[in-house]
Amino acid sequence: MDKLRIRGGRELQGEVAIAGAKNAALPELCAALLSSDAVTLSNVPRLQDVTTMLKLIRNMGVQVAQGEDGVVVLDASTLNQPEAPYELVKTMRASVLALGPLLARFGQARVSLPGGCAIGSRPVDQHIKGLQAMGADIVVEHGYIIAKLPAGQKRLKGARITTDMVTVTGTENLLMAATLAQGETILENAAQEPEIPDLAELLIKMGAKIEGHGSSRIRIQGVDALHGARHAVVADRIEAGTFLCAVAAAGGDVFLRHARGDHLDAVIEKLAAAGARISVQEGGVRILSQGRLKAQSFRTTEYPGFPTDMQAQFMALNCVAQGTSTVTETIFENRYMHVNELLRLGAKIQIDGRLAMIEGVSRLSGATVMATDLRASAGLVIAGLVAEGETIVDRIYHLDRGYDRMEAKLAALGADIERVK
Ligand SMILES: CC(=O)N[C@H]1[C@@H](OP(=O)(O)OP(=O)(O)OC[C@H]2O[C@@H](n3ccc(=O)[nH]c3=O)[C@H](O)[C@@H]2O)O[C@H](CO)[C@@H](O)[C@@H]1O
Ligand SMILES: C=C(OP(=O)(O)O)C(=O)O
Repeated sequence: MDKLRIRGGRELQGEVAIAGAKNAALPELCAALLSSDAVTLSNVPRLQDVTTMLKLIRNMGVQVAQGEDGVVVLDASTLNQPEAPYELVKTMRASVLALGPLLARFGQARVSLPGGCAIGSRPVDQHIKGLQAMGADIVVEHGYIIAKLPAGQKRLKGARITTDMVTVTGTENLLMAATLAQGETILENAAQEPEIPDLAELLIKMGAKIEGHGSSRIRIQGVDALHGARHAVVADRIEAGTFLCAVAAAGGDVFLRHARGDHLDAVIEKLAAAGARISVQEGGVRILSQGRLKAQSFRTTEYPGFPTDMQAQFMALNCVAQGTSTVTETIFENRYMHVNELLRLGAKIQIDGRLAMIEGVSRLSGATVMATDLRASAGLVIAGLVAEGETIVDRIYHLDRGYDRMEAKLAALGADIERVK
């Protein structure tokens, strides 16, 4: 099993290219299921989750051509098996994004329930409730969501849907389903994460009629069919935020090419308050960080608030910053799995339910730590970059799920980091 070996204490200097967003690429690959014409995506990141999603889509009978350059062409005219089996879904929750498109185009779908994961129970009841409001008959049997249209009904029906909470993949599933429904769908309490307008832009290029994407109310007029399109996946704001936190903690001067500063306001505001100098420029974001920064308290909330996917990385920074801080995780009930590992490196953190209290220390000391989920792994890598001596981050298959060669990018910036078997 691969591990990362990091020898801490080096500043980061230079330029890093930010890849396409995992959380935009995954729904956009599923959007290709809505059409019998070819959909071409560029800037698709090289990640394990993308590989898993392509395996899932190929398994449905879709023809997929993947280039070395991040271009993926999907031809779903040959799709003959509208289902997502457990073996493929269990390693990636985003597989549930196949449900809406399959049901909308074929009138039936069989998708395994994703199950819980390290960060929380993560039910998909809102996806199911929304599709039921659009007229689908859905039962959950033997671990599968089995959805179909009532006899004689050819299409989903537009509906007004208000989800009980803001859900990112829930909004995406319902948005994709609504593009082919009969009549108008209004999604109230919709998620506003930048990946949603990016998905909507692809769907519009495919012929969908959508308004209000990027706001909490999305209005969709269903059309009879969608056609092929080309689309470039938006830059990954979480990968960019991770590199910003790494530079803030380790010190240095780095330009993040392609990073979208306008998608990172909440994180940039906190980093600036901590003492990092950040400038949002044409084509990217530059960060300059010198000396020990000041710890910052924050609370994770839906976009445009502070992203839960940046919580572990910013917590790692707070561990070595000056002063005490509090972190409140409001999105997932169990997203502090990195805390025990950070303690092994000498961090001072106390957890009380959803609240973490962090007392900044002047030094961490390297040790072997275990990654438990994707962003927890990224937080541990950042801690390793500043810890004295050697840190081994074990189980980095979690990291590979969502980062495009993170260790190679950090090494190119001057970090002493390598992948070992
Ligand atoms: C592939 C992808 O884009 N993943 C992102 C997506 O996950 P994901 O879309 O799974 O997260 P949601 O926005 O749906 O979850 C938000 C909260 O709502 C709850 N909930 C959600 C749906 C539902 O039917 N019932 C329910 O109770 C969840 O358990 C969680 O507590 O948004 C999260 C929140 O920004 C990010 O951390 C993930 O990186
Ligand atoms: C939690 C995440 O991803 P997923 O929803 O795919 O598990 C993440 O990207 O941090």
